[in-house]
Amino acid sequence: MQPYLLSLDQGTTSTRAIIFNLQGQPLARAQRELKQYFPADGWVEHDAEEIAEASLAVCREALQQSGITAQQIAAIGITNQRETTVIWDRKTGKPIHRAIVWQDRRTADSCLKLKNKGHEVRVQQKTGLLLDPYFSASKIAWLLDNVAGARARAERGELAFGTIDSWLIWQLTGGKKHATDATNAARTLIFNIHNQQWDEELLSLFHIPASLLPEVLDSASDFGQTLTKHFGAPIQIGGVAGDQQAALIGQACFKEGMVKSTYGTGCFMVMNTGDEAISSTHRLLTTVGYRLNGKVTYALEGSIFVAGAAVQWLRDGIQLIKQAGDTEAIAEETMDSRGVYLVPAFTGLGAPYWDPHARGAIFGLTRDTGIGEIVIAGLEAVCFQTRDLMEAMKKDGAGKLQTLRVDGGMAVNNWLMQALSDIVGCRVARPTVTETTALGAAWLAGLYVGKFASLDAITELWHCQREFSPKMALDKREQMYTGWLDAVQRVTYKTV
Ligand SMILES: Nc1ncnc2c1ncn2[C@@H]1O[C@H](COP(=O)(O)OP(=O)(O)O)[C@@H](O)[C@H]1O
Ligand SMILES: O=P(O)(O)OC[C@H](O)CO
Repeated sequence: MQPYLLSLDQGTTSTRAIIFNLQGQPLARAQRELKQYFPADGWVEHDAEEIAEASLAVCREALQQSGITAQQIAAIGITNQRETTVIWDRKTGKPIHRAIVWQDRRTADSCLKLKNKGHEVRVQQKTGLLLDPYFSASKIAWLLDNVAGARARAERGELAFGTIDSWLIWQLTGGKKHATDATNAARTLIFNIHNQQWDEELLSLFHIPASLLPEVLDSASDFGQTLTKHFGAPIQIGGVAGDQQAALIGQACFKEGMVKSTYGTGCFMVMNTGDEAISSTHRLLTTVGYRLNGKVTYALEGSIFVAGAAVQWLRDGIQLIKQAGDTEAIAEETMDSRGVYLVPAFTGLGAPYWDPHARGAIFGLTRDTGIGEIVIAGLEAVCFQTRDLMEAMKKDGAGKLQTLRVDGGMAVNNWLMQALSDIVGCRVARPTVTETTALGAAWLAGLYVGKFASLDAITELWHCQREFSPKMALDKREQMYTGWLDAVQRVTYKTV
């Protein structure tokens, strides 16, 4: 009897393992913070070996804590921060450099050059993405060009590339499997999301040798078995998905038009668009929601780089609050931002503006502005940015959004969830399990080993913990949003 699923969630700031039962209830959880390296302005790196060690450690800890043995785990699901790029030596398994993180902007100029040469349309047609340093391709090229000898070693087939999922699969299986899933491949900028193949034209555009690439599998598939030495017995790796797609699955958004939004460090809003890869004309991303039994379900995604990170800045940067959770009581007491707007463009603006040069600002300060108004402005920025994404989705042909399923660290904040419902103008539903990313990976693993007959069986297991409905008067909502658009206009270096 194997009644449990182990989920490994390797995120930008931490690595966690959660053991779920087959009803989707979390039974044990272990977590480790991840060291962030900022070697130059706009550069962000992680130590891939630290990631591998922490991943093993949290899995072991969760097993120990719960008293559950490896033999009782039906399968492991892996979900990960996406786009982050690792290149390692196939013989030694050692990375040739620290991992370049998705937030890293070092390749902004090389992307701009390609854009100026008119390549973006073709890249977007094939990948659903934009020519932005966010994605893996320009990071791979940077590593090959800047690590001594790397390009020659890559040409000789000695190196392997992977996003964090591939890196972990390689480590867990002792190098037996070099694979990724279609959701992660879809974020590299060298994967054609229509024919589901690595794309030769794009590989040559970015000067990337095909020998580096992992095999692309369905999201519920045979990703190999963990080595016995890791957990005392081998465990099947059966599910893999990028974290935002895993959250889509964990939120059971299996029908066309269903939308989830995850509020962690950044915010990622993802809509299931079914069989159709909707090509956005409003600078959203078209991506793979999941691929099961060879069938692709597409999604439309809006990525915002700063959501909870703005709260971290209020806490650590300007020290207005002691803990992230304090924002709820402060906002309840203050009630209104009184015309103050905080645009958290600390690393530029993501969707739908895509302006790497924009920088943050606070507007509307008066003599009676206090900490409360600035805290509210920080929380409301998350709501306004969600509205930006929703407006873009609407323009791209999505119907009126009825319900937004929310998760992530910020979703526990009741004041924020009500403000979100008010500003976006739709219902906001928070599930009983807000660790939906980890849950989604567990569902995929369970699907692969036959613990669930279909996605319908998983849908039955999603439960709403609390729903928020819009209460704000329409004219106030629109007036506030107009103020936000004006504030964004003022920080935007170059609007598209
Ligand atoms: N009660 C809260 N109110 C507002 N923001 C919060 C609250 N609790 C946590 N956060 C923010 O949520 C983020 C953590 O969420 P999490 O989902 O763990 O992020 P990630 O997976 O990106 O590391 C942090 O940026 C933190 O500032
Ligand atoms: O690790 P998170 O939760 O901040 O998510 C990172 C995203 O996958 C980046 O695209």
